[in-house]
Amino acid sequence: MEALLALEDGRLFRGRMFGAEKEVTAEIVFNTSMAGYQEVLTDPSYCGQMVVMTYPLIGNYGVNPEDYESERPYLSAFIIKELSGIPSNWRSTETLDAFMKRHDIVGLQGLDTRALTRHIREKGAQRAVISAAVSNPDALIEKARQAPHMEGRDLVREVTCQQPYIWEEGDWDLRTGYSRFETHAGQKNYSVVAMDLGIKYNILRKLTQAGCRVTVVPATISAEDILKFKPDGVFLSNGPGDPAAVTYAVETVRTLVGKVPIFGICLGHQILNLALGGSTYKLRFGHHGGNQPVMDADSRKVEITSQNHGFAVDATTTQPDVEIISLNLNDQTVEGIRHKTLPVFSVQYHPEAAPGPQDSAHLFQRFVEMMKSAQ
Ligand SMILES: NC(=O)CC[C@H](N)C(=O)O
Repeated sequence: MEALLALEDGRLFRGRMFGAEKEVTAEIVFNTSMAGYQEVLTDPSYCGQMVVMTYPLIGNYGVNPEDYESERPYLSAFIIKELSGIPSNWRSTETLDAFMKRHDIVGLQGLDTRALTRHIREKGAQRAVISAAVSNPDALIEKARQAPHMEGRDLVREVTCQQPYIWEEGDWDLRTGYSRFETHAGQKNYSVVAMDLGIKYNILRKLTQAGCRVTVVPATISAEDILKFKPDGVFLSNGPGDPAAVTYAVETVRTLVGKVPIFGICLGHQILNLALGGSTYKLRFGHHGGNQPVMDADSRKVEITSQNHGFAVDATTTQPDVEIISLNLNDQTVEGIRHKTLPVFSVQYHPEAAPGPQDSAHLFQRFVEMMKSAQ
């Protein structure tokens, strides 16, 4: 079906719908990952957004039951140059089109995604509408302008789990598939409570692989209830929306600081920073892709990282007891913080990859070492 993409600044793109065919409104962002579209689709951090993939051919290896990063896609729409007509992979069980229809996610293809990306880079992420009402572009532009801004939106409540659960799946192996949590004689396992702000499964797999026994809990849980699990450490996950709007999680983390070792990723990093008295702000178009260079302030070593965020930690407001431990080499934004005296640290990027480079996978080990020293 022919469809229009209308941006709030008045720019229009014509394409064809696939997946679910209905009208949607959301913030539009672009992702530069060259592979891993299934992981992008199922990353809950994209709730409230439509994603443009810069890689031109998408869907060519289908969708499989193993590469989910959450139980379903939470994003509003997926925009691509060309949908592959001949998906082929030994693990594939359905086409991207069928997957998106099944989950009621709108797809748009056949538009100039390069021009669209350049436009977003220049003008910034903005609100947009996809609709089959192609004869009424002005009304669609107006609709985009009426949509809610990402600033101030708490989307964590839409993606967090309802009940605590235990996670026991580890890394994937070509011959044996996913491993399970195991205890080995002589090896200490650490008990970790993971606050689910929209958690990606691969974070849980990496924690399991590092020897942690993980209990995932809803984002609305109180600090007292977290401490009842007697955790060796608390993990703060990635997630959608504006960190400053998730005030209840900020409060919880503020109470936990100093009582238990803490590690945060992405939204978890931003929330930790807010709990430590800093602030966050919205970037122009954010970082979404697998090629972001991050330099560690101590070693001056650079890692290429996977990222997906629109907000960032404001370096000018970090408190005296908080140290910035890494910076993005493209735009000098904050990539990591730690408390100067307490066992608490976080990163803006994604050491779990899925998709993307795995240069920073060692950070899960750093969290384990932190828990070990705190015993
Ligand atoms: N992946 C994430 O955790 C994203 C964090 C936050 N929603 C942002 O856009 O910055």
